Amino acid sequence: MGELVVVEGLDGAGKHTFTTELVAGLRAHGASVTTTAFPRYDDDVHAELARDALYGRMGDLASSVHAMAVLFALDRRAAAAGLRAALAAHDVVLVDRYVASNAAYSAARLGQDAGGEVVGWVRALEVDRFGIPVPGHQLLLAPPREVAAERARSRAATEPGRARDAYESDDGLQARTDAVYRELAARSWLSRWTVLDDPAAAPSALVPALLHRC
Ligand SMILES: Nc1ncnc2c1ncn2[C@@H]1O[C@H](COP(=O)(O)OP(=O)(O)OP(=O)(O)O)[C@@H](O)[C@H]1O
Ligand SMILES: Cc1cn([C@H]2C[C@H](O)[C@@H](COP(=O)(O)O)O2)c(=O)[nH]c1=O
Repeated sequence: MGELVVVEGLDGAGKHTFTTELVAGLRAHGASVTTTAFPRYDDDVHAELARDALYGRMGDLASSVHAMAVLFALDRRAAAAGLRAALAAHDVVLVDRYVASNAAYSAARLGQDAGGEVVGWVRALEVDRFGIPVPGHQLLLAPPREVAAERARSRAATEPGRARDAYESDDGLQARTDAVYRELAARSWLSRWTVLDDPAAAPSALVPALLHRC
């Protein structure tokens, strides 16, 4: 049985870049690795609707914190059987964003902390009710907020079709989400966590620790 390893962090934290390098590092050490990213915009209708909402194309849907969280959760529910099959076939299943994204962003939107009601609600919905696989290890990619924000801004300016969405352009939300993520990590929410707050941290440095567990 493989280990479900999750990469979490703010918009622009560098999760996609980090995940790609970590996959290469794990494979170079002989591990069998598969990877996926949530939201699965191209594969799941709930994720597609969430994206439309984040870009203001779904009326007042995005104004409901719980409605947005349910869409993201339904995307993971639909992916759960595939994740279980991947865990049976690989040493590591590496996922870019997972259930902690729902917990952190929902709590931040509601002005709650990691001990607040909505974090418990997300866990009850996704883990207890939908039965999604529980992460074995969560990595919080946490460069200084200004670094993540600048990356998201410059990506929006240079990559066609990558304009910042409602969450990415809300600096206050990003700041509160950063705080909730750090608290989730400190509380070992759902799994052990490793916080990576050096923006120059090399993903390959994590390989021995991750493979030790396989
Ligand atoms: N370590 C790094 N140093 C410099 N630039 C980086 C680094 N990591 C990522 N970037 C750049 O920052 C931008 C955002 O990176 P990336 O897409 O990996 O972030 P992300 O966390 O997956 O973002 P999002 O969740 O918003 O999709 C990209 O343009 C990427 O090339
Ligand atoms: C998976 C997931 C995501 N979110 C939030 C986080 C981001 O601001 C947006 C879109 O994600 P992307 O990585 O920028 O494409 O949605 C969330 O609130 N809950 C989730 O489960």
